Amino acid sequence: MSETKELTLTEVAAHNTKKDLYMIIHEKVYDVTSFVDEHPGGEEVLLDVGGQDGSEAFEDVGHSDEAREILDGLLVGNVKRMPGDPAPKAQASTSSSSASASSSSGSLGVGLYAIVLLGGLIAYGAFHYVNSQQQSQ
Ligand code: HEM
Repeated sequence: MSETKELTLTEVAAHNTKKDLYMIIHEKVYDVTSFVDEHPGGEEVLLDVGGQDGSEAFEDVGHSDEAREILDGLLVGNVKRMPGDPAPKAQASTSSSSASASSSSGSLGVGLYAIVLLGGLIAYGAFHYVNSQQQSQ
């Protein structure tokens, strides 16, 4: 393909039948019409996201590299986002999850220190308690 086509969400959404099925995965538009009958996961799941952004559904399954190679062969072009269009699914979820992951790992680190410290203090106290009990006998 020499030139890259650009399709708006509305244009992609028009291709939502089994005989004419487009899908967006990671901001690229794919024509999956020829693949519907061959999909090992069945046609139903593809029709579900037909004309829409299937990035999340595609990644949730954990498709193989082979599946990604098939995608390459079905490429139609890029998504043209218009003002007011919803944000890309996969990118939005990655950025928010990485942000929450980094902040939660920070607080987990502090919590972990507190638990280790508390465990040490309890062990120390128990050791002394057992010692004093033995001495008093
Ligand atoms: C055009 C996009 C897609 C392509 C090229 C594709 C391709 C494939 C391929 C080659 C497999 C076999 C296992 C593997 O190699 O990973 C597979 C399995 C599967 N796919 Fe997709 N897939 C696409 C989209 C989707 C979507 C949107 C869903 C939605 C949930 C989906 C659901 C599944 C499931 C559930 C399986 C597992 C089937 C099984 O092992 O029983 N796929 N797909």
